[in-house]
Amino acid sequence: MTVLSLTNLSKRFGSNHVLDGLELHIKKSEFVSILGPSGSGKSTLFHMIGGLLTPDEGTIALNEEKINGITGKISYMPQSPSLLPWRSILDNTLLGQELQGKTDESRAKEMLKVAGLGEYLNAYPHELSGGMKQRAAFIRALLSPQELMLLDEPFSALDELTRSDMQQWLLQIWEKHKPTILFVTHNIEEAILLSDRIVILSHRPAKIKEEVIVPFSRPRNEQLPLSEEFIHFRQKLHKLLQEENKQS
Ligand SMILES: Nc1ncnc2c1ncn2[C@@H]1O[C@H](COP(=O)(O)OP(=O)(O)OP(=O)(O)O)[C@@H](O)[C@H]1O
Repeated sequence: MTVLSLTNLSKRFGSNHVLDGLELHIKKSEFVSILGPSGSGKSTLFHMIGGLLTPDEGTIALNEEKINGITGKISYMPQSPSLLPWRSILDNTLLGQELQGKTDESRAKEMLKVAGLGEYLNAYPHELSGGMKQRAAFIRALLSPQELMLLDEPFSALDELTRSDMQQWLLQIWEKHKPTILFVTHNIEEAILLSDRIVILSHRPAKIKEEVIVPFSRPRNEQLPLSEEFIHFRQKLHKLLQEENKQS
């Protein structure tokens, strides 16, 4: 079943033609990553799916309902965890549900415990490390009732080891709950490790240059990037991206 359909999407900012006839369809429980040169329009695309920007042309449909310019339909997790400093960790994770009028505190507590945050339910964001804050923000997104999650470089501000821990954590969470995820990253290895499918954007005005199915079975673990097949696949994607970077 297709959850998100982007059909013939185009966007300009004045004379800056950012997206040109972009076409992408995402199925339920699919994990799709977007890789693209800097400035190719990845955040613009997310802002359009989230309804903060409207496309000049084309349609954004969620479960076949057109949502161009409509906010509140998807759950969005930005680069920084954006937790509210005056709310406890538990109350932060309930925020997405509160906005929709119905909270499930026991489920939130359970998920926070599984995420290693059981002792921090009543703590405030400043008491947590970067990785812990990201986990709390991710749980908030996961608990929100929206079916589609957009994750915009959620691990880019984390150090290498925390990032690796978070990737493993996200893999486990995804295996368990199978949310539909659209993920933006600059990190090829991360995209391969996490995704079912990777979409490579061209330089501006961006369209989809290539879509590749990730050929590695699940569950995946931190050993996978060390395999020869993984390294070959990474090199192939690296080459595709390099071609676009040269032109941008
Ligand atoms: N609100 C806006 N008004 C005018 N121009 C914008 C706006 N938002 C983005 N742009 C322009 O659109 C282009 C794409 O920007 P965007 O941030 O979407 O790219 P990106 O692929 O997310 O970049 P990066 O990989 O560096 O995060 C850039 O040229 C940017 O300057």
